[in-house]
Amino acid sequence: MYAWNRQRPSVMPHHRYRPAHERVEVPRTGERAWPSRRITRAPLWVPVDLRDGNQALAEPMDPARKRRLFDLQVRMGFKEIEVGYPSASRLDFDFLRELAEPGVVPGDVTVVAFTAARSDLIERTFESIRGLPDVVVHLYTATAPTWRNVVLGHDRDDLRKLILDAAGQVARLAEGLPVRFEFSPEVFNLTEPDYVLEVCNDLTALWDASPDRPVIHNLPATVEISTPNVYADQIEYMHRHLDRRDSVILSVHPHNDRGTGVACAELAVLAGAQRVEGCLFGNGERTGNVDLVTLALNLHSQGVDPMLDLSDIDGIRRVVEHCNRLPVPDRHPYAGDLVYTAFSGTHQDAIGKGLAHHAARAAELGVPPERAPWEVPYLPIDPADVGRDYQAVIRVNSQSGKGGIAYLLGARHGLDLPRRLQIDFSAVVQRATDDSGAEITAESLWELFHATYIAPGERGGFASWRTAETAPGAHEFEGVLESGRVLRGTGNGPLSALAAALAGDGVEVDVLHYAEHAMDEGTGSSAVAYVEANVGGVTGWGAGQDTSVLTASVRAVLAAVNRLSPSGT
Ligand SMILES: CC(=O)SCCNC(=O)CCNC(=O)[C@H](O)C(C)(C)COP(=O)(O)OP(=O)(O)OC[C@H]1O[C@@H](n2cnc3c(N)ncnc32)[C@H](O)[C@@H]1OP(=O)(O)O
Ligand SMILES: CC(C)C(=O)C(=O)O
Repeated sequence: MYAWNRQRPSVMPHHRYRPAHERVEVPRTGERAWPSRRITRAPLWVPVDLRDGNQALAEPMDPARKRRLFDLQVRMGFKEIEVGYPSASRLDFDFLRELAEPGVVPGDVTVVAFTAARSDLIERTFESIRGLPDVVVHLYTATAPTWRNVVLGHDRDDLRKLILDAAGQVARLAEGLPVRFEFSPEVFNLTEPDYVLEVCNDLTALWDASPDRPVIHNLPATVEISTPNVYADQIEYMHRHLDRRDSVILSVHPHNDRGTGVACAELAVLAGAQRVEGCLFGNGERTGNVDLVTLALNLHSQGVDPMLDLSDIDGIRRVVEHCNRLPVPDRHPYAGDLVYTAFSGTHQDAIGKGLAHHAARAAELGVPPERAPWEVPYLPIDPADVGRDYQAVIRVNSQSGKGGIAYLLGARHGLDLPRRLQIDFSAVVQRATDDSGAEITAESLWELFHATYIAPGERGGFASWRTAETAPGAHEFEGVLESGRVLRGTGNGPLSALAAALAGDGVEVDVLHYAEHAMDEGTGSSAVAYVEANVGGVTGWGAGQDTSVLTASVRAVLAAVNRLSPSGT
């Protein structure tokens, strides 16, 4: 019997932890709806980089960086933006005052100001939002048992009262102001569902939510503790049981402690969430808030309008990296430097064929390539959609094959190598990359190709040569060797005449395959010719380049002879 599982018990103390389902039991009422749903429209995205993201930075943003990130988020199309915790720091307070200046916040953008459920902090929050035309005041308190017992020192009833008192104060201060309300039961995902539901429903009533002035209940996975399906069950439970459902915007706020923040957000949307809070590229406490860029581009890749402009992903990334002083990793979905790049041979081959197929399909449909349906293997979206070009799509190292090498020589140097030459050159490249262990650039590939097939060694050759068509189908070749000796031959074409001349000098050449093409478009363009020849019993390739096709062809034959015959011409 095959011993398929040879793993040994770990020495690590996993028994210290309890599974999430033992800590929070989600009451089940009826069949789950979320597993069979599909996301067909974007939720309302709310970036919290200027608050949750900012509080997680070693060096919080200065006013200039905050403003730069806010302006970027407006340009990207966000319509609700959490801008800070104004009662916590002067900087955030002043930032809200700056935003209250006329014309700074566009008319269709709402700012969100965050506060803990503490009287002095709430007062200060309302001072900070004076004059803003449209604000959400976002009140939070942790509700999970460990936080109630260990951090806040309140039982369920005390804490409920504390929250309702704070919410009442918020309502009083908001009277007559253009303010809507948001409540976050921090650590919702570790809170008893019946308790959090009761608190949320109390607030819906206290704030007198209506379809015209809905409240936001934002249900955070403050610390991600379970597989995403558990979070989805928790959200669906709330979605089904919240009072005045048409007057509540159900929002989620996943973190990424288990690396599944994106999955949690997506399943939560299937389960009834209408609004998602997160950060650009997933900055935020510990492992980060859910990444809004990934979420939006996941929708884009499914044919759903993400309702955000991500067409210049590198420009967005530069601003975010500047503001956070944190790099976006090379493998970050959609935005990392390497995410549209293939090094491996079979992937490159498939991408090269896919891109050629895509170009042909676009031409067939009569649409520009950037409008044609996208089905290129290994590339979930067209890099051009996010402002990337194809230059970095294929890069060559020791893992690469002929497809990638041919693609790079084609895309960057205008060469269209015959298939057998691709195979031949691939072995040359493999030796070079195995020896160096490094990537080889398109420029170095061209140099290697040139040195191998176009100018292989310094073995002498013709000082001058000419061909003539002496009669229809009768060609003559005459070449003067560097030694001064003259070789002559005749044949039914210039290359067979050249072969006859070389045979007269004791070099037997049989041209097995010949191909040529222009290297770029327009007059004065260069031609390249490829010749596979058998020279004295050895078969191989040579190539020639010139503005004249005939000269390129003769050079290709001579290059093959130089490579394959011990004495050359
Ligand atoms: C999940 C989240 O991201 S929540 C947001 C967290 N963000 C931040 O903390 C960033 C900004 N915070 C701050 O600048 C400060 O914490 C302040 C100004 C808000 C408060 O500062 P301090 O008064 O010095 O309190 P401290 O920072 O030690 O916070 C702990 C206190 O807040 C209380 N607290 C925590 N959450 C809440 C809440 N939602 N409502 C009321 N009180 C709360 C704790 O019980 C504790 O009170 P205690 O000192 O009486 O035991
Ligand atoms: C308080 C909420 C919104 C939060 O930041 C969290 O739980 O992570």
